[in-house]
Amino acid sequence: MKLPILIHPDPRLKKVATPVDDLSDSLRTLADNMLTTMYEAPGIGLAAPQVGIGKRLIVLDCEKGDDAAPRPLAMFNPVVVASSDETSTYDEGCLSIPDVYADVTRPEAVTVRWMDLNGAEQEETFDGLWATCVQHEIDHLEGKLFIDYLSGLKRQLITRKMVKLKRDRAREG
Ligand SMILES: O=C(O)C[C@@H](Cc1ccccc1)C(=O)SCC(=O)c1ccccc1
Ligand SMILES: [Zn+2]
Repeated sequence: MKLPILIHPDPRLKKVATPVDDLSDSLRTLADNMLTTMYEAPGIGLAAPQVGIGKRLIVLDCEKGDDAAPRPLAMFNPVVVASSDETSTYDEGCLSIPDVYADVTRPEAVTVRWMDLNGAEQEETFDGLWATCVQHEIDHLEGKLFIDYLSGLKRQLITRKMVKLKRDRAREG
C-alpha cells in the first residue's frame, strides 16, 4: 500500500525517532508499505519519519539501473559503528524535499549494525551510493535533512520554495 510522504517543512521530520523494541507484524507491514512507497516515488531509500511514523526504521534499495537485481533492505535501529576517513560527495535529493538536489559530502564507506525483518542482528560495510543513502536515511531518524548541511541562505531559499509548493498543492486539492 502506498503511504503519503511528508513534505518539508514539517515538525515530524525534525523529531528524533524512537527505537523499535519488539518486532511485530504491523512493523513488518509498515516496512513493506515503505518499500512499495519508495519504489513508486521512485526513490532509493525511505525513513519511517517521512511517512509520519516516529520509529527507527529505514528501507533502501540503491541498486540503480534496469539490469541491477533489486536488493530491498529493511533496517530496524540502524547504527553506524565505523566510518572511513575518506569522504565522497554526492548530488543528493530527498523525497520530502521534491525536485531539490545539492552536493553533500559524507564518509565514503560506513559499517552499519541493525536488526532485520527476522529480528536478527546484521552488520555490513557499505560504500558508494549505498553508503551515501544509508547515512541519509539514518539522518532522517535523527530529525536531520540533507539541507541542514547547506548554508543558511540556501536552506532558507529551499524552505521557502517548499512552503509555496505545499500551498499550491493544497489549492489543487
Ligand atoms: O528522501 C529519501 O530518503 C529518499 C532519497 C534517498 C537518497 C537519494 C540520493 C542520495 C542520498 C539519499 C531518494 O531516493 S531521492 C530520489 C533519488 O535520488 C533517486 C530516484 C530514482 C533513482 C535514483 C535516485
Ligand atoms: Zn530524504
